Amino acid sequence: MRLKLRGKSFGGRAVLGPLSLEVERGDRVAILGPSGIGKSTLLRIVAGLDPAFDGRLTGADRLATVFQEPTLLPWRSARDNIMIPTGCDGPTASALMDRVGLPGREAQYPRQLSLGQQRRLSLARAFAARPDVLLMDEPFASLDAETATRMIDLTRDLLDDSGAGLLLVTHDPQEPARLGARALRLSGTPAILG
Ligand SMILES: Nc1ncnc2c1ncn2[C@@H]1O[C@H](COP(=O)(O)OP(=O)(O)OP(=O)(O)O)[C@@H](O)[C@H]1O
Repeated sequence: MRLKLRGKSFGGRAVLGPLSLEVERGDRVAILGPSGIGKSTLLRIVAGLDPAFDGRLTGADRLATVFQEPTLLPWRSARDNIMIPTGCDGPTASALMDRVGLPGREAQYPRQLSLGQQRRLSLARAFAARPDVLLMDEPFASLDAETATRMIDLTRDLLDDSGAGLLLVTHDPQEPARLGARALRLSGTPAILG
């Protein structure tokens, strides 16, 4: 995916300034910056969730997004939460659930899983979509240190195995190195990448 942004405003207030961003399979890029600078806004533009920007987004890549909230379907089993949005088959869903440390939990509902388990289920769902580029918005925030470390290691391993690219937004300056990602920083008003 390739973004050439001239600017992004909300109600006449310029949030993002001119910037270019390119992430292909195998690339890992992390966007750092303080709260409110525009990280999520940038990710939402890349994800195609906010078409109201001045600029151009190109690339026919397959994208998958992991948000801080696991965004699971509450009335569907864990396995259905992987299979329905991605169209993958049952054995693939089960293999990914094993991989993220949820073996044998296929029939359980999201409410029966802890927050850390729900996050791992949403990670399994993202990789079931076989993305060229994985988009992640603060996916390791508000987890205890041990759970966050496990999920970071798991994400790195799944990226290694799949060859997917990564675009991560985070305010944690340690996460890029732990994921082998190049760090870029959003700063200024409107914010640009440095
Ligand atoms: N839908 C919206 N309507 C109006 N303003 C918005 C909207 N979404 C975001 N903003 C504003 O744009 C700015 C950037 O917000 P954004 O959520 O992208 O920041 P962020 O860097 O991701 O912050 P955080 O780290 O706290 O999540 C903020 O000033 C926010 O209030």
